Amino acid sequence: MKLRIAIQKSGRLYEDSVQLLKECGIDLRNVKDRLKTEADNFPLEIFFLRDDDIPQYVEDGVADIGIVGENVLYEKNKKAAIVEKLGFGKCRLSVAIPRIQQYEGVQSLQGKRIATSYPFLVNEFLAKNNVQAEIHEISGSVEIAPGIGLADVVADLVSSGSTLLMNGLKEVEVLLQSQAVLIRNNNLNAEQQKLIEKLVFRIRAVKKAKHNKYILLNAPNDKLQEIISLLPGMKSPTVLPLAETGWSSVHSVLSEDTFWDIIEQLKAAGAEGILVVPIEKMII
Ligand SMILES: Nc1ncnc2c1ncn2[C@@H]1O[C@H](COP(=O)(O)OP(=O)(O)OP(=O)(O)O)[C@@H](O)[C@H]1O
Ligand SMILES: O=P(O)(O)OC[C@H]1O[C@H](OP(=O)(O)OP(=O)(O)O)[C@H](O)[C@@H]1O
Ligand SMILES: [Mg+2]
Repeated sequence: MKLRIAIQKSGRLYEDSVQLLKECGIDLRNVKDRLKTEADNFPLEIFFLRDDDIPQYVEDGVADIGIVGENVLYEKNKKAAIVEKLGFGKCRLSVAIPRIQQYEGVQSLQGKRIATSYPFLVNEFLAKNNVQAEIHEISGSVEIAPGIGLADVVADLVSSGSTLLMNGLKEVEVLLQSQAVLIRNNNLNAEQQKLIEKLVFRIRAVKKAKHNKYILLNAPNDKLQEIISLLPGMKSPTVLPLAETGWSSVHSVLSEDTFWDIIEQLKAAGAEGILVVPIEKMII
C-alpha cells in the first residue's frame, strides 16, 4: 500500500513542497518535468498538479493527501481536512482599490465591479457585510484590472504588497490569512492513516528544528548558575568541564523567537565563545 500525495506542479508552492518531503528523509527521483513519481524509501506516490485541482482530487480520493494554500482550499470549498499547517506560502487575500480613492469601510464597495480569482470567498465576504457588488472572475494578473478599465477594485493575494504598489493600488480589507497546509481525504483506511501519522511526525520534527538553534558556549564556573538560569534546553542544559580548570562548556537549545535576547543576556553574564548551529531534526 502506498500513500498518494498531490503537490503543485510548478509555482509558488512547488519548491517548498518538494524540499519539505526531502527534509522528511523521502528520496524523490525524477522530479523534473514529471507528472507522477515515487519515493524510493517511503511508500509514497507523488502527483504534480495545478494547485486549483488539488482540493477536488483529495476530496475524491484520487490523492489521499495534498499540499495546497488555505486560500485555494477554502475557495474550492471541498471536503478535505487540514492535517498540519506547513509555515510556507504565507500570504493574505485582500481587497485593494486605486490609491487615489477614498475608503470609508466596506460600504464603499457597494455597486463596484470587483476583479478576482476568488469569487466564492469574495461573495461570502460581500454577503456577510450586506454589500452588493459585481464579481468579475479572472484567472491571473488581477491587479491590472482597474488600470485597464476591467473593474473598479480587486481582491487578490498579497504578500510583500509590491504588486499592489506597482499597480497604484492600496489594500483596504483582509478577507483571509493563508499558508500552505497538508490536507487529507476524509475516508482513509487504518493503514493510510498510519502512514500519514508517520509523515506528520517527520514534518513536525523538521518544523520544530527550523524554529530552534543549538547553542554552545564557554562559561567561567563562578558564573555558571546565572548562565544556566538563562537557558531552557530540551530538558535542561548540558554542562561539561573544559580542559582549562575553572571553565565549563554549556550546550542548549534556543527558540528563534527569544534567540537574540538570550544571547545578549548570556554575553552580559560572562559567556564566551558562543557558537550557534542549525538543528536538522528535533524529536521531543
Ligand atoms: N506572493 C505570494 N507569497 C506567498 N505565497 C503566495 C504568494 N502568491 C501566492 N502564494 C501561495 O502560493 C499558491 C500558489 O501560487 P501560484 O501563483 O503558484 O498559483 P497559480 O498561478 O494558481 O499556480 P497553478 O499553475 O498551480 O494553478 C497560492 O495559492 C498561495 O497559497
Ligand atoms: O504582494 P506581493 O509580494 O507582490 O505578491 C502578490 C502577488 O503574488 C501572486 O502572484 P504571482 O507572483 O505568484 O504570479 P501569478 O499572477 O502568475 O500567480 C499574487 O497573485 C499577487 O499578484
Ligand atoms: Mg492555480
